[in-house]
Amino acid sequence: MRPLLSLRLRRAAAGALPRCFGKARRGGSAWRLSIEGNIAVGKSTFLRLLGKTFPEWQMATEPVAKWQKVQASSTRETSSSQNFGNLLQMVYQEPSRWSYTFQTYSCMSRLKAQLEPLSEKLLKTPDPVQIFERSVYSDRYIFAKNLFELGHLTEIEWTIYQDLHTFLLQEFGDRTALHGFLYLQATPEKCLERLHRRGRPEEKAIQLEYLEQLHTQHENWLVKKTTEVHFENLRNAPVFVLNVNHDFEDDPAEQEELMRKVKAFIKTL
Ligand SMILES: Nc1ncnc2c1ncn2[C@@H]1O[C@H](COP(=O)(O)OP(=O)(O)OP(=O)(O)O)[C@@H](O)[C@H]1O
Ligand SMILES: Nc1nc(=O)c2ncn([C@H]3C[C@H](O)[C@@H](CO)O3)c2[nH]1
Repeated sequence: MRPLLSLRLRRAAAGALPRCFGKARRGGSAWRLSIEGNIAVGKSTFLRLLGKTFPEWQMATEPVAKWQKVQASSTRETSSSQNFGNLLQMVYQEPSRWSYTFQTYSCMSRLKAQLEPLSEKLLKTPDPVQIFERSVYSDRYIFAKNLFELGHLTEIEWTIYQDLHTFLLQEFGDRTALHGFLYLQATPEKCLERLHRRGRPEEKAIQLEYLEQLHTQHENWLVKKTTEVHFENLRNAPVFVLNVNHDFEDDPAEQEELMRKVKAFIKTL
């Protein structure tokens, strides 16, 4: 994959200064960011708030429903009505059996989302921004890595997954590149509290320990930068950390402040 720097330089060559947010539309591209964070930290909630505040932006939610009801992709000849099962439930119930299957499927669904073309509406906006809920990068550097370290992915599965991941991302080049990350950070205890409040049936057995492990993976990748990453653009991508321990759902002033911070971050890209 070409480094993000070259994307910036190409923008600059096309007349848009890299730090100038207002000129991102040149070349038909948008600023592309991913929201990262632990399970139930509030990514979907945050994404909805961004959607309300910036209705012109394009949002891509995590395709959880697809994982809960796996179907064959429809072709002209077949319709995709057959349900092959709830892969999210399967991976939580029998992680050693289903982790490899889950990670290849989640990675593919995230890749598809990151390759979606810009909508007509977004193309008409002066400051186009695309936000993804998690990314092909968290698939590998948070979840798959953690499952390998827990022993749920074998050496051979982890090797094949990484090989496939690197190959796909190199093949698609800049099309999967992101300009930055919004890291929603909260304590694992707060995430567990929100997870219980949400009550997704598949997550019933999740223990604090699992959220602590995922928290450490996020910190190592996005804050301490000790996780070994394999893409130049990723190494250089800016990370904006937002502390969301505070319950902002009923606090308009806090919401406004968070939205202002996101907009300001994008202006620095
Ligand atoms: N800042 C917040 N204050 C209070 N409650 C919140 C906050 N953010 C999210 N919640 C609540 O926490 C629960 C989980 O939030 P949400 O579904 O947005 O998490 P998520 O990060 O998208 O989860 P997942 O990792 O499973 O995709 C929901 O019930 C939501 O209403
Ligand atoms: N094993 C595994 N690998 C992933 O890449 C991954 N991405 C998300 N999830 C789980 C977290 C929430 O329960 C639920 C919704 O985020 O799906 C994952 N689980």
